[in-house]
Formats: sequence, C-alpha cells, structure tokens
Amino acid sequence: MATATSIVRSPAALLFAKVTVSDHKPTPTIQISRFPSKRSCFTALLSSLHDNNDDDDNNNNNNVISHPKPLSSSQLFNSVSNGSRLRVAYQGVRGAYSEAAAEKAYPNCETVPCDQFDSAFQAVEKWLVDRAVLPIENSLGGSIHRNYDLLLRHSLHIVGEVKLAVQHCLVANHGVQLEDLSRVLSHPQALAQCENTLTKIGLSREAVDDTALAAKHVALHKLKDTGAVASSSAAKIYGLNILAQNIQDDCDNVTRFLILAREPIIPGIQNPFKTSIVFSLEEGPGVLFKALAIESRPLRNQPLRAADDNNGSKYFDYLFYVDFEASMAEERAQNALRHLKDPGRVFVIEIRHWFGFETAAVDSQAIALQGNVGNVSLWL
Ligand SMILES: O=C(O)C(=O)C[C@]1(C(=O)O)C=C[C@@H](O)C=C1
Repeated sequence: MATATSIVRSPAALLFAKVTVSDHKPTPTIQISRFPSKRSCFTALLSSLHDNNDDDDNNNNNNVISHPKPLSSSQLFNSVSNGSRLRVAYQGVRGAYSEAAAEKAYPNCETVPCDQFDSAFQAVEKWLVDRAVLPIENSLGGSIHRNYDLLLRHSLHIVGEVKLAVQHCLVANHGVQLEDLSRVLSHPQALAQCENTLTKIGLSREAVDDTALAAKHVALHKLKDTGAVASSSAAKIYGLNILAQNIQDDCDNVTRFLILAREPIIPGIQNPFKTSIVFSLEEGPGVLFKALAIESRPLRNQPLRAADDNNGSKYFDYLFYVDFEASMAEERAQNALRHLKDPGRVFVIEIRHWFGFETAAVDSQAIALQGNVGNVSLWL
C-alpha cells in the first residue's frame, strides 16, 4: 500500500530530502543577479497582476510582456478572489510547466502565476485563489524539498495530485544557432533533468525561478549567446525558436504535482484514495524499518522507495513522508496508522499530519465552482 517514502531534515533551512528514484545529482546553480529579487518585494497591488509596467521588462521590452505579473506576497493582503471561475495558483510565469499542470487538473480554470511557492500557499490561505498546484517530485530530479517544507508550515490540505510528462526544449532567439550558445538558463530541476544533454553540448548553466521565466528573460534581453530550457508553449508565448526538442535525459520524465485547498476532502471508499502521512521517529537502528513493517500493509511485497542520508544524522531531526494507497475510511488504513502510533512500539514520536485525497475523481467542490466539467480527469 505504501508508494513513496522520503526523509526530510528539519529545520527547514537545512532541508536535504531526497527520493532515491535516480542517481542524478542536481546541477549546482547560481542565481542570476540581474534578476530583481522578488522574495523581499512586498509592495505591489493585485491590480499590477495585469499591469505591463514591469521594471526589468519594460526597459527592454518587445511584445512578450503583456502577461499577468506573478502574484507576490504583498498582493496577498490587498486583493480578493472574485469567485467567478476556479482560480488556481502556480509558481512561475506564463508557460511554466506548473501552469500546464494546473490546466491539466482543472481545464476551465483561471491560472494565477505566483512569484514564489510560498506566495501560492498564501494565495489559497487568503482566499485569493481556490487551489494551488505545486510540484512535489520529479522522476529524474527527485523531491522538490521546498514544497515538502511549506506543506508543514502552512495549513492547506492535499486534495489531489496531477502528473505531467515534462518534455524540455532548448530554445533561443530567432537567428541564434546552437553553436552561438555558451550558456543556458532554466529552473534547477529542469537543468538537472537535462544534465547529460547540456554537458554534451557544452553549455554553462544558470538557475532561475522557473523555466518560462528563463525563456522570457532570453527573449526580453534579446540574448544571442544564451538559450533556455523550457516548454514548447513557453517558446511560443515568448516568440523563441526551438533548437532541440525532448532534451531531457530520459524520455519518461514525469513531474508529480500536488493540488492544495483550504478544506480537506472527506475520506471515502468509492474511489481510489491516497493518504499522505508525515511523522517523526525516535533515533535508533532499524526504527524506520519497524515503523513501516506494518502487518496490515496489503502490498507488503512491494518495495518501498526510501531515501536515507548517512551524514551526521545525529545532528538533525528527520521527518518521514509516506504515501499509501488507501483511504482513512478503510479499516486497513486505520490499522496501519494505529500500528504506527502504538504506544507499545514507542519509536514514533508524533504523526504531524495526514492528508487524504482521491486519485480517481475530480474534487467535487471544484466541479461546483467550475460548472459542468464532468469529463475532467485529474489523473494521467
Ligand atoms: O519551471 C517550471 O516551469 C516549473 O513549473 C517548475 C518545475 C519544478 O519545480 O520541478 C516543474 C516541472 C519540471 O520538473 C521543471 C520545473
């Protein structure tokens, strides 16, 4: 029944979670200093969501900036959702994979770009949007540690998941050839997913907040020596040329996104259900093994994907994330959790959270908000 386990070190600033789905190491990244830091910018209003007077962009503009500005934390205090269409927050700018994931989850939704993951969480909490769709793991790059951390810091509920096949393109301005490029910009996960290809081409890599932002930057600044790893839709939106398609190191490159809402879903048994739990353990040899040696685990012959970090574990507390394919409305899931919490077994210190979400149906609240979208499927 368990499908995934990852281990996250706390405190959050020292997150080193990983899932052993690949031996790819994330590419070391450098933040591009020319990009204004939006992390500390708490001043704009929601009206500027549709405002074209973007600082960096406006000075260098061509026609690529007539898109909503990403929502930043300040806007969260000054605006309200108009409640007409389902509004779904994602991190990034237009053309990011996260936007595609949001549209896959809710085809008729209004997607709302956010500058940071944290802004997307806050946008839901402050009723600016109805849902957030955020990446949590990728089949090549591993866990998105920041979102594991934010899940614990915020009080949102996982109400669904959506998997997106991610096919990266190498994009550049028209007239620029592959041999003109010396560097490439993208999201660190995207750079990691294309590591072999980029190394073969011999491009230096620089990280930005999302793939579409990389494409936008290349277009706005009319860069001749720099390309971006981004989606074909980002290339289209920002008027770039696709130099190479499907450049990820493995053609099966899938990112799993979580769908977050203010209200939890009531566990049911009609549809396939997943439950996510987060717990901490006492230190000691074999405690994780004992915790997961749940007799009621029906698929106990299936190996768990587990990640461990051998360095210095005594200095950190660890949190364990486990997803299992069962609903808390089912006895077997209740037994599994009871087993984890069994005082006779003492090693589970606390179960911090659990989230239940359906894996085969659209969340019904969203259907009500969206109107008639009965044929929508959230799942691959
Ligand atoms: O940069 C984007 O376009 C994103 O949506 C982010 C993100 C990620 O965080 O993993 C999403 C999917 C891909 O795996 C690459 C990047």
